[in-house]
Amino acid sequence: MAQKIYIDGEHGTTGLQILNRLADRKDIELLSIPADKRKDPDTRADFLRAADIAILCLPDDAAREAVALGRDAGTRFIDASTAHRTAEGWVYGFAEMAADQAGKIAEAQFVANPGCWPQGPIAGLKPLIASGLLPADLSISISGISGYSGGGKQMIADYQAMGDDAPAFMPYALGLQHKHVPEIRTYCGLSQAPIMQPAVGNFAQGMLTMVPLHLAHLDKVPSGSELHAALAEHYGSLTHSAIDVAPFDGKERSSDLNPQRHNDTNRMTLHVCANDARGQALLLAVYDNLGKGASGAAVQNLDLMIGRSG
Ligand SMILES: NC(=O)C1=CN([C@@H]2O[C@H](COP(=O)(O)OP(=O)(O)OC[C@H]3O[C@@H](n4cnc5c(N)ncnc54)[C@H](OP(=O)(O)O)[C@@H]3O)[C@@H](O)[C@H]2O)C=CC1
Ligand SMILES: CC(=O)N[C@@H](CCC(=O)OP(=O)(O)O)C(=O)O
Repeated sequence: MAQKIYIDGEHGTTGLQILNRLADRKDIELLSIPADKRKDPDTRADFLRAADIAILCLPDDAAREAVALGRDAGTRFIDASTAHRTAEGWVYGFAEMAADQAGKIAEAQFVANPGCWPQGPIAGLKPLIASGLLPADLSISISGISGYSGGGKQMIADYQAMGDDAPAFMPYALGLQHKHVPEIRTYCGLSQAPIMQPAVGNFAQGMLTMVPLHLAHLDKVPSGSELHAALAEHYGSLTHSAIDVAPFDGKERSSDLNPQRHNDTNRMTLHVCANDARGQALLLAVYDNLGKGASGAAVQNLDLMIGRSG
């Protein structure tokens, strides 16, 4: 029987993207709340309890409320918000981050969809720390650029109103308290909080994350090709992966690193750059903040939870 799927927040940026990705699917039944009732708790409770799986595309407080409304009915959840990413009892919905993660997602009642920013840094760092090439106590700084759709409906409206007057590159989270720090630290297994210094660009969609690495002080300094080989082995060993690792040839072109390169897909490409003589390396990730960064990952998790492969 077709699984009943309810998207709470289907009119928002992430919800609409998920709806579009699921629109032609015959193997699921989409439950859709009337627009004028979308914030009515009683109506939402009915939909949340009728669904086999509810996908939450809401602000954090509304996501917590949705779980409280539906959990005792046995509804399974995929939460795209930040509310449950490091919460007890929730499985982190980043299928490629470890060999056994897809299996955990498939079995879970509660899946926290990862944040858009964390996925690139975690994709680069976690396998390298797990393999012992990088130590867990390494000092990590993360930067990059996101399209303005990362800020949801309000930021989209703000940028569209500014048009060509919008800044091409705008650093933010300058208090160094970005909301994604806890999940990056937790899932990479870092012993100290990374610095997360994001920026938003004057384009709607797409993302590039950068993690520069100082390695010269390590007892055993990994070369760029060793870092690359470990990532290629990890992602090459997975049965299903939306992540590929670019060749380690120092020939990255601007088209490869265009943040918009993977827009409207669920793909991510990792790049390793290095200066071995200085013991320095750089991990780059290119993906769509609304694709692999949000709705693509949510659909990937949904497919794992309903047993639909690849
Ligand atoms: N945009 C992105 O790149 C990413 C976003 N996310 C996360 O996904 C979630 C949604 O973000 P995004 O789609 O960008 O945000 P939007 O602001 O675009 O959409 C949020 C939606 O939630 C609805 N909503 C708000 N409060 C309630 C409520 N109490 N009950 C029911 N519906 C409600 C809003 O309705 P209304 O329109 O009427 O206000 C709106 O449609 C956030 O938690 C965000 O952190 C995750 C990864 C990336
Ligand atoms: C450009 C921009 O503002 N991006 C948002 C991240 C997008 C988002 O909503 O975060 P999640 O992926 O965790 O849900 C921010 O940095 O707060």
